[in-house]
Amino acid sequence: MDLVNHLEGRLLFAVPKKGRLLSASLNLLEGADIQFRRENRLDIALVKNLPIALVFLPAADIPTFVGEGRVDLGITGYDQVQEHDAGVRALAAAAGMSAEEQAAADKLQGCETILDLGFGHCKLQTQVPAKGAYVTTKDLIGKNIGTSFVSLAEEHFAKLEAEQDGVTNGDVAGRKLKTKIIELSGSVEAACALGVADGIVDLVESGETMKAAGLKAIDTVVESSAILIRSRNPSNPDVVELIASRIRGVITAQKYVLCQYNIERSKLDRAKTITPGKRAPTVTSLEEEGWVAVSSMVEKKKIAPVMDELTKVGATDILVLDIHNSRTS
Ligand SMILES: Nc1ncnc2c1ncn2[C@@H]1O[C@H](COP(=O)(O)OP(=O)(O)OP(=O)(O)O)[C@@H](O)[C@H]1O
Ligand SMILES: O=P(O)(O)OC[C@H]1O[C@H](OP(=O)(O)OP(=O)(O)O)[C@H](O)[C@@H]1O
Repeated sequence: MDLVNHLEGRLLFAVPKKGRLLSASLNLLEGADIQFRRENRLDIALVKNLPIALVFLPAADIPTFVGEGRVDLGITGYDQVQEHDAGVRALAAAAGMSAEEQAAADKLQGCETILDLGFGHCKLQTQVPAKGAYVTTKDLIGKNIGTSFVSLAEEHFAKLEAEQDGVTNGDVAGRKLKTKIIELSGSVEAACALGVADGIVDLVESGETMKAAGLKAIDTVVESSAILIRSRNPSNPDVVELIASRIRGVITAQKYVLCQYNIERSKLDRAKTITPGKRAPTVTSLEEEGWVAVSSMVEKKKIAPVMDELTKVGATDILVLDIHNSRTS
């Protein structure tokens, strides 16, 4: 089937085609009951049960497609959106636009963040050889910096150079850089050891890659996680809202558990402070006089100390249940 000619009337939703965000993104789609079959090597898949087509793209390109309104919705990293926006600012500055004109142009295009997806956490950091002489990022001014995030690195060093030169007007986008930013498309961590760069600007999560390459972080440019973004004028805002609400429900379900317990009514007030719930706990009377059953959503990562506290105040029969899906406000 020629999929490109079957897109009419469908909302386009961009999903990372590979890399660190792929598997968690696919899990989210499954949780949101977005059903599709991706043909081998095809980057477009029609959704069977909704008027949507999925478009599989590199995470780095998704802010461009969504920002230009070619695609309505997308999953990508916050770092990629920042890099795209920094690139747009640099182009605008090169074309002679002032910061105010740029801000006005940004309101007409660009993408909006709908929600943080809670995975893909990492930091874009300036890194230097652990045993070298560089201590702060300013020590790298005028040196060679290897990175895949060229626009963010240029902006970061432009700000540092402006600070060093005592420039205070804040409009740094058009400044000529003393620092040389070298674009690398992967394995950026090898650049220092191979003599290509004096420092790098690259992503760090566990720090294993950085450590293995004999590097240390001296500065953070951006903190990132995966986000759901939308274009400013989506083709079908109702479907965008439907998808956002389903994905929000899946994320909430992943983040919370349902905690149920029995407690004497006289001890309820203390227990409620331990499990206040998202809005309020549900309290039901038990058949046994003076006792109530309580049900409350608790953040998964806090459940063990919450159970300890509940036991201390006299709760019994404490049960913790997984939430399969949710719609909460
Ligand atoms: N180590 C990491 N831990 C968590 N999230 C990461 C990590 N590395 C990258 N990311 C996130 O995933 C996004 C995509 O990075 P990834 O390296 O998977 O890209 P890719 O599309 O495979 O591109 P490339 O071919 O350049 O590696 C990043 O922009 C960032 O938001
Ligand atoms: O701090 P860590 O947990 O070690 O993760 C950081 C590494 O992860 C990313 O690369 P990835 O492995 O996705 O491959 P890439 O070099 O092709 O981008 C990033 O570019 C770092 O190299």
